[in-house]
Amino acid sequence: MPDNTAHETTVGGATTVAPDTSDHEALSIHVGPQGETLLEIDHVTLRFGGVVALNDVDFSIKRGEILGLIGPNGAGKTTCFNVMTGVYTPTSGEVRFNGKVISGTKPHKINQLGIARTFQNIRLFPEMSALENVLVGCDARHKTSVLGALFRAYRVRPTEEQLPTNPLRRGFARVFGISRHTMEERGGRIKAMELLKFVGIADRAHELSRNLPYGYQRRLEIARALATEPELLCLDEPAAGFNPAEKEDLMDLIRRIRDLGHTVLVIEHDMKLVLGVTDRIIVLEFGQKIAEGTPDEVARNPKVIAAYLGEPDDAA
Ligand SMILES: Nc1ncnc2c1ncn2[C@@H]1O[C@H](COP(=O)(O)OP(=O)(O)OP(=O)(O)O)[C@@H](O)[C@H]1O
Repeated sequence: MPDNTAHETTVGGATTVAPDTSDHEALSIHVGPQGETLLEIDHVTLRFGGVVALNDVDFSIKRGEILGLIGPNGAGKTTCFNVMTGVYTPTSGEVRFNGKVISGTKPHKINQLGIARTFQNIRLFPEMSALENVLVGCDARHKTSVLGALFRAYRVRPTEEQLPTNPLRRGFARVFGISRHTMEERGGRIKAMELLKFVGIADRAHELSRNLPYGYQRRLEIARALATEPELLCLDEPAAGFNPAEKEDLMDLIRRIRDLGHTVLVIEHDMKLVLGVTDRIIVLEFGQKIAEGTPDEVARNPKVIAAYLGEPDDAA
């Protein structure tokens, strides 16, 4: 289970005890009205030469929901993620996010607009600590430019709590303020630590990510994606390789992510997890949408049953 106990950690060079904020209020994001359309996949087709990976796929995601995207191997689920996150441009059709066309936009721009993802195969920075991996995500939200960071040009007035403890520095900061870059860095470290606590891996914040157990690495990927404060978080097979207890924890984590204000899209093969955690499910087969509905509706849909189990002999 996530570890919400207080941890001794190093923040900004000084050893402090991170507060036990189990409600994680500070991580909540502020978004528009729940239930409004957030993302639209509008009649998207994507061809790779002769292969039609997506064939006129059409669905939308509403703000605040947990949507499942399922289908047999090769159905087009990951390709769908890749179209939404700017890796591929659709052959026809378009993707809209918050009403704005994003198909054809570069992945980092789409991330800035508010979509983040994790990958089927974990992609962390192996030689960085867990905390540093999350800091990379936090940096994506910083406003200071490289020149601004180098020359510490833009200064902000700190609150009493933000003032340094050293009396000399304290006096200086009172008069001249603190550079925005420094403030962003400090804020980033606090937020990164909070995110590690939120996903339950803060006890190994300072270990190299390559040395972390598999389950920790998976959750670290989620923390790093959350650090970019995405309105939409896309999880590609987050439960791959998990045991039943870890899957239960993951379901709990996905619900808590939604409770922070994020909308969640999850690709997952584990039907128990998908049926247990999602509000709605889209089913793809051979690049086409074959069903859409609540978990109950989808589980009873004959087309879905056939896609997963194969047509019974007497149905022909
Ligand atoms: N870059 C590519 N070039 C050519 N074909 C591709 C490419 N990417 C995906 N495909 C093909 O598109 C189809 C859909 O693949 P995709 O990976 O999206 O399926 P999936 O539903 O995510 O499958 P899985 O559950 O096995 O991950 C497959 O036939 C795949 O071989």
